[in-house]
Amino acid sequence: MDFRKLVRSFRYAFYGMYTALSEQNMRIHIISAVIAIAAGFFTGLSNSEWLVLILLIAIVISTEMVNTAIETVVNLVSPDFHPLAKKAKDVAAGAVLVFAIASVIIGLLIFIPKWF
Ligand SMILES: Nc1ncnc2c1ncn2[C@@H]1O[C@H](COP(=O)(O)OP(=O)(O)OP(=O)(O)O)[C@@H](O)[C@H]1O
Repeated sequence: MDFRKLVRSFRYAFYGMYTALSEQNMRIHIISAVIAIAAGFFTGLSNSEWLVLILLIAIVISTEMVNTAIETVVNLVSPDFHPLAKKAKDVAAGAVLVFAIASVIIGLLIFIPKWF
């Protein structure tokens, strides 16, 4: 196993996480995640509820990062308007939205019975 190559791969992956933070949507996801985690601490969640919450946060953030990667490649290969570029960007953004909506619903299903 090439240990130096492995370390380099991790360094690039961490740089990718740092780069993604410059996106406005990513900042919104991070702020939402911090609010959800704080609400979890104040409300008191079971182990399985924490598991679901952390999984949702990780998937939303990962999906947003894949969306950013797709947007970046589309900008590279199609800087001018093209209907296929539009389709790729809109479908990728839609994928994030689907999971974000599902996450809000699941979050409310976890928190609302504890609050009321
Ligand atoms: N090259 C293109 N060809 C066709 N439509 C495009 C193209 N680039 C962007 N669009 C359309 O404009 C919308 C906004 O794209 P834009 O890249 O400005 O913002 P975005 O996709 O929200 O990314 P960012 O987070 O960088 O603002 C896209 O969702 C898509 O509908």
